[in-house]
Amino acid sequence: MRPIFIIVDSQSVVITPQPFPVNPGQLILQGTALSCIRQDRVLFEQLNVSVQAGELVQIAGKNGAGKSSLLRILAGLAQPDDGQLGYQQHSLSDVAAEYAANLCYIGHQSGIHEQLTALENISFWRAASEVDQADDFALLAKLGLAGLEDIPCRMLSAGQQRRVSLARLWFTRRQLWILDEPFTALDQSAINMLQQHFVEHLQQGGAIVITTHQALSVSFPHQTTLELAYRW
Ligand SMILES: Nc1ncnc2c1ncn2[C@@H]1O[C@H](COP(=O)(O)OP(=O)(O)OP(=O)(O)O)[C@@H](O)[C@H]1O
Repeated sequence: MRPIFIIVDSQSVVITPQPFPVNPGQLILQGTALSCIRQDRVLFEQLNVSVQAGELVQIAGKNGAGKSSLLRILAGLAQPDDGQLGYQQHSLSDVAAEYAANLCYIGHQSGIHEQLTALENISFWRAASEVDQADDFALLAKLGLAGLEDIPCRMLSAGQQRRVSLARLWFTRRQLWILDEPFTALDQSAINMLQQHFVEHLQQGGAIVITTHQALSVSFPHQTTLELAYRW
């Protein structure tokens, strides 16, 4: 089992992920014979999923096929009705804390606090991610939010809020990113920038699982598509 480092302060216990890179092609996450039933409908069964270092896995399928449900299971936020999950060759339940410390999950919801400014949201995530201070103004400018750093996020447009939400991907050290519809509300330039950032993360040994209804405009070196059929 990989070691973890525990930092204790007066308020909290934080498990810091061991920095990667790891070996390209190393198996990170594996789902075997997964089933998911919602409202008496079998969304999927006997489903196998694997994610390797350097790989982008796209979960595709029609509305309601079960993509978000699968992502929540892979993120450890929901239990499969059947099947097993493994993280780096261990049962996920045995290494749940380590897995959570190495995972960045961004769901449908932006996850931002709308009463806080973009700068305050980023500051919060930095504290939770145990990363050093950096130039948050520069990051927000890179994300097209220059001049909007100090207003409450509820006053930003949907696409601008999404950009704030995704800012954490520029400073997280977590290896596995699970992203549900990350391109929603983004304009083409932001989509291109995000996809370029995906490439950099994958080149460093990261791994990404995404759902998107949009075609990916970048050709990723190691890309897999898993199509979920809509089942009645
Ligand atoms: N917690 C839940 N309780 C009951 N039903 C649920 C729950 N979560 C999802 N469902 C149902 O499961 C089905 C699949 O939902 P899911 O969000 O996984 O689909 P999706 O493929 O991500 O769809 P979309 O492309 O529209 O985002 C839907 O019919 C939904 O109503």
